[in-house]
Amino acid sequence: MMPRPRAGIGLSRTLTLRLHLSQAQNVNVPSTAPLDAAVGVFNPIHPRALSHPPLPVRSPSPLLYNPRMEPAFVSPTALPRRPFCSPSKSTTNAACPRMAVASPRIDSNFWRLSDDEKRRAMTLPGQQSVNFHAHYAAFDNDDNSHYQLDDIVYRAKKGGLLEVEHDMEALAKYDPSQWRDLFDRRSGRTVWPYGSGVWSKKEWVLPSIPDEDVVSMFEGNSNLFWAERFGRELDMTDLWVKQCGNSHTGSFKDLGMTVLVSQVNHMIKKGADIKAVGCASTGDTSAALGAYCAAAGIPSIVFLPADKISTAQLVQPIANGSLVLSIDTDFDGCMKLIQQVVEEYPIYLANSMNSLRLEGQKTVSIEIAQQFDWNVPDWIVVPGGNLGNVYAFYKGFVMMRDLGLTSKLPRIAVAQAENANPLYLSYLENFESFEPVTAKQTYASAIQIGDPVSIHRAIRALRATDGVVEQASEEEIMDTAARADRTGMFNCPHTGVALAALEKLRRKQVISSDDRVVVVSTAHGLKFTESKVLYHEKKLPNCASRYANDVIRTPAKVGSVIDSIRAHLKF
Ligand SMILES: Cc1ncc(COP(=O)(O)O)c(C=O)c1O
Ligand SMILES: N[C@@H](CCOP(=O)(O)O)C(=O)O
Repeated sequence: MMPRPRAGIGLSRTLTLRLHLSQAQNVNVPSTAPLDAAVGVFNPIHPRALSHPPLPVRSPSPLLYNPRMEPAFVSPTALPRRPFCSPSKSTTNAACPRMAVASPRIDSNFWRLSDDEKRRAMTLPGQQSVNFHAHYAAFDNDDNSHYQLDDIVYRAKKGGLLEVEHDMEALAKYDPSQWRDLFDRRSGRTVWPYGSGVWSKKEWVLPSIPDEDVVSMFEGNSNLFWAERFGRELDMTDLWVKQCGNSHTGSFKDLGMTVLVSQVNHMIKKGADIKAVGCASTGDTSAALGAYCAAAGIPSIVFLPADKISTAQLVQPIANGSLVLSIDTDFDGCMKLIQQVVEEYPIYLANSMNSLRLEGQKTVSIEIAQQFDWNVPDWIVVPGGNLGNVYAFYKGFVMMRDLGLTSKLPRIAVAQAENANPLYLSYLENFESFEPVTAKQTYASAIQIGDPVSIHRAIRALRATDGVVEQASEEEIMDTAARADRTGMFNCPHTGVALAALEKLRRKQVISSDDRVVVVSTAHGLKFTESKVLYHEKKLPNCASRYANDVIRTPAKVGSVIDSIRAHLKF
């Protein structure tokens, strides 16, 4: 059943390039910047943003809000040890009084404060007496098992996945405005660890970890690129690209890995028997794992499908001292192997099957809302592979809404490569069935995944947000990435998948011209220069390279140089 329409760079130089360009740029706000300036950098105000008044506050539409589909952490039965306190009702609920004291005011005089005062400004009033707490609970509604975050456990009693469940009653003791102020106050600061985009939301992520156990590289706070020109090409007025690849290891994986490695660091300090942290990877999880473990001094092991990841990705864990295993299988094969290994040996699993990862990744949603002055976009378009990220995003939006910081959920569109499209195939069947596929080779190599671990998480997120799934062919992926590059981006092929899906959804009128849309760019283009170079050299098989821009080799004579310029500019 069909878904309802809802709505010549010389290649010889490539290797040298690859080795130079393996790490992407950080975009931190300068530590000395006053608060207002920090928020200004983080949340650029430009004419387009100003022309958008805040969205009207309305209660969640019954279409969007299906309690059966909510994650366990908002289910009244899922918190057996505490009376559940619905955040939306908490102002009238005597069981969870809001903390009445105003948040400490800080302004552009932040730099004048003593270190103690700065630390105090990073907390909520009376916070010491509130026990923010989280534990693991089963993802499936028919499984009541739950575990401590210090337990080494990846699956619930009945075999389904786990998720981190927060004590919403404790979080709801604070007003939405207090949370918003706190998050705004912290982002971009150097008071450890709160300046990180992830750790600025610490109470919502991993509340109990001591600050000194956190392993952070100032991840998050990534740029929200106003795609004005590309948007115009798609007849869109409000298109944005969240640049999650502008991060320490060049992908969104840093956001989850800081949480996971911090928790491992904490557990090891408390005496846990963990000899190393391991993952299966298509190249980005492994890069993040290698870097965060190296920063913490913890051994790491990465299982990589042989010859299926980019050189830049490969050299990252090598440089960071991981044990790098290149295995003659695909990602799905590596994923099976790592699950067997962590069952038997004291190696801690770092893939997104481990729900700790999603706690960091969900902060992207919070950051997006924050960058729009706490408004939620109409659509989020995200490339999907192992499918943890789409659920993480959903979880972040649900948490903000349930704690009253925002008033709606966005619709979510997952974009897949046609060559690795198991979720798309299931979507065509209204998610009534799911069959893993053998993923074929794709330029979007990091999502060459046929048996996604988080399939049920993704389906829940899509159902609850009236979401859609779209796919893109190899030529569409490369052409769209290159076309968008011409408007100032530098896209990885996975972002190309998302942009190509966006274009198709626009053509089908599923996404409207004036919808506010955020496309999630998941990795930095500099990690994927091989396919980009070949595209511009017009050497990709079955690809016309419509937006190729090859190098023009020119003799060192002014006449030749001028001829080249005239030919190019046509004068
Ligand atoms: C660059 C990039 N984009 C997108 C994805 C898809 O994310 P997820 O596996 O969470 O669906 C991955 C990894 O799978 C990735 O590395
Ligand atoms: N693209 C991923 C695939 C594994 O995803 P994970 O989020 O489950 O770790 C990678 O880079 O390895």
